Amino acid sequence: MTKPNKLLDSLLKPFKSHKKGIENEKKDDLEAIAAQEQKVFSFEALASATRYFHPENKLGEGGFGPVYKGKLDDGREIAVKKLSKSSRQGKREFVNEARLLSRVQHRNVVGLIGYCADEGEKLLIYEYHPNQSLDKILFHTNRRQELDWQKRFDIISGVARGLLYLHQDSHIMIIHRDIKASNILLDQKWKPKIADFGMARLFPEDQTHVNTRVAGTNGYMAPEYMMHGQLSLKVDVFSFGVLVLEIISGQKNSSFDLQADSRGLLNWAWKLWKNGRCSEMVDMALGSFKLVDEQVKMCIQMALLCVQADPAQRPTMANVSQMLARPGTLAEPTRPGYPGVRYGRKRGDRTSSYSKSRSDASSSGDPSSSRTAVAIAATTTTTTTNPSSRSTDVF
Ligand SMILES: Nc1ncnc2c1ncn2[C@@H]1O[C@H](COP(=O)(O)OP(=O)(O)OP(=O)(O)O)[C@@H](O)[C@H]1O
Repeated sequence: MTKPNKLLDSLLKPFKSHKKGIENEKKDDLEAIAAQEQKVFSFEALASATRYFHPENKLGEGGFGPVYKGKLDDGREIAVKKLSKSSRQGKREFVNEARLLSRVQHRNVVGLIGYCADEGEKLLIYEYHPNQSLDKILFHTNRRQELDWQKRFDIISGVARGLLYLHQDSHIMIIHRDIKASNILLDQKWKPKIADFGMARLFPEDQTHVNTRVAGTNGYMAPEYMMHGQLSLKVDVFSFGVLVLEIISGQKNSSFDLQADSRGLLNWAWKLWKNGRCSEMVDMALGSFKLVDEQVKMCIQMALLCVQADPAQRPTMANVSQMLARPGTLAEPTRPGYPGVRYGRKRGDRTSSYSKSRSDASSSGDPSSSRTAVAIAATTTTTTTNPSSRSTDVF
């Protein structure tokens, strides 16, 4: 086992020349993380668990580097994320992921088993989820049939619950910032787990939004965030709306080309919904399954509300959870937002019909909540990305 102090030192190395206050806070966090000694693994233990990072054990590769399947001596199956030396996401995100994941626990959030910062290597160890990530099934012609409507609906509901927890129910308020199909893992019972917290942010509770450097994935980023770096909980709500439309249609927003003139999946979905042709949106792979028409329609309408151009018109995740649990009459969505879109708001119309009519404070940062408020240092550099790449960010 690696000594906690050694782990801490090597995790903190990339930060040493940066802002002191933030560093101390990070250090405290990491000390707390490292204090849970059972979470610290030696490189040798992980090498042996993954058959020395055998190519056959490789599950895939993301922005951090390769991910390997492994088995610990106690029989637990694990996924090991190995920070590659040339990682485009970098060490900060690695530590960010370790910090945040070690502070949250929910059945719809991936569990972090431990980490390793040994022999110059940095690795994160997660619970292994045999169905891997949603994108591998949803966008795979030969596999999407495995997802019947009930499974898709359960995945939508599970992700909503996980996000509600991050936004409102955990003791810290977290914006994930990168909700997308490849960051939703599926366990053996197809229960979804939100993963990849490298870009997540703790959110100051007394603010509606902060301005920050943009980091996310094209096709999922809310327009106000992508264009102006305005980060709020509603940024996750927008990405969730995109994800729901993808789950229903089996179409990937970033490469949507069904109709060249339709300005993407969101606009296509909105046009079909407006013209009462929702059924045309549903993934053909669902053809042979029994559909619950009203439920599908409700999910499309809810998703369209989530992707409204004006963040104030989007529901909160608490609203979304209510819609999923007890569907009633939903508001009428207007044309969805996309980068470059302008939205008008009537005088005095600062809040959505949801936050006016229902008791949910999370759209405004829930200042009355007793959870820990943690300030973040925001930077203002803006970058955009190609469909698969992302930019890194600094706390
Ligand atoms: N806990 C896990 N259980 C099973 N498979 C996993 C687990 N974590 C990651 N994977 C698989 O490993 C692959 C790489 O995951 P990773 O999170 O590093 O990247 P990504 O989300 O695909 O891309 P990016 O980092 O650019 O967002 C994914 O395809 C995923 O299916």
